[in-house]
Amino acid sequence: MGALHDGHLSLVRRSLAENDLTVLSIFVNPAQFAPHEDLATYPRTLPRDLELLAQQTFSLSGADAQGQVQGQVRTPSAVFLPSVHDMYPTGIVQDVAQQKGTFVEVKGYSHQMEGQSRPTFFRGVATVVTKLFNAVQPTNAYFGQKDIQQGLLLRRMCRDLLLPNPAPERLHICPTARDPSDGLALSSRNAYMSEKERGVAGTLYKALQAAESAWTSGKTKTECVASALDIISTATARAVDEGIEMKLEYVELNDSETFEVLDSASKKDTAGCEAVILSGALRVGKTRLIDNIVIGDLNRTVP
Ligand SMILES: Nc1ncnc2c1ncn2[C@@H]1O[C@H](COP(=O)(O)OP(=O)(O)OP(=O)(O)O)[C@@H](O)[C@H]1O
Ligand SMILES: CC(C)(CO)[C@@H](O)C(=O)[O-]
Ligand code: BAL
Repeated sequence: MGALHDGHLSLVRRSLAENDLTVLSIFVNPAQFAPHEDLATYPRTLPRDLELLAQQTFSLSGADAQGQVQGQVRTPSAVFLPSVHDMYPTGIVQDVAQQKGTFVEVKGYSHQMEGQSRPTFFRGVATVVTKLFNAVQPTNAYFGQKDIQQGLLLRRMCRDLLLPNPAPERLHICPTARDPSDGLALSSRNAYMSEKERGVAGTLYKALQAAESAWTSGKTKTECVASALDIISTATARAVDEGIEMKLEYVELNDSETFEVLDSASKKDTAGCEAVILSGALRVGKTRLIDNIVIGDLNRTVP
């Protein structure tokens, strides 16, 4: 959706390294914003985005399997900048009840985790990504782990809709790029934060890391969540003293295949799924931060 940061650029670099042609889209998709969300104020920095993209290069260091010339430099081939009318020829309003036209829903997988906080979000995402995939027909597609449910749900969508491209296993979920100072996941919305708010924004990742180490040391789901909540409540009290509003939406452990919440007594040896998703959403001032840690082998998770 633009306002590019190094998380986005890491996806571009991965694509450049693995493909002859790299196409990316920048489109702030109205359908995935609820009427009360930040569509109007979402950061739009197109000239800078295009400059950053022009700087992304990948040098082939040797002949590859196709015998490509050594020293060849790849850069992004195209940036797709559709208008709202291009993407929604029938028109689009944010109130789902008033919408007309064709929409894609991934039923049974869109109401948990992020979908619980944002009930129409994945409908908007699945719809626009279907259109983007139809327009570009990518062999490989690259998404960020920061939006883990989105990536897994889109893999399932590709499979369910028999999309010719990308094949579900060619929808790659790439590591979350973080600020090295405190591990905050890079996000375009981080720009909303004041300096003071940015100072406490690392709390979410710290809390998830505490829950992760509780889980790997054999604690129950409830104990893991409690260890994250401990960190968040201490940080929240400190933030309030500094005049910063901080409010946890959720921290939870979910099955990576069904997205359902794990039972309270589950432990790493009893969870019954190949990978669990430890995720959370925290509001710092007006900014909604999300993050997650996947524990286990996501590649063994069937879409
Ligand atoms: N920190 C990150 N590391 C890796 N990939 C990321 C990161 N942040 C976003 N992405 C990925 O970049 C793609 C485009 O995401 P999007 O434009 O919504 O960026 P964003 O920074 O996540 O924005 P927002 O603040 O609205 O969540 C998605 O696949 C998303 O998962
Ligand atoms: C997948 C996406 C591009 C759809 O607008 C968006 O949700 C995002 O950038 O994560
Ligand atoms: N990366 C998620 C896009 C959104 O929050 O709308």
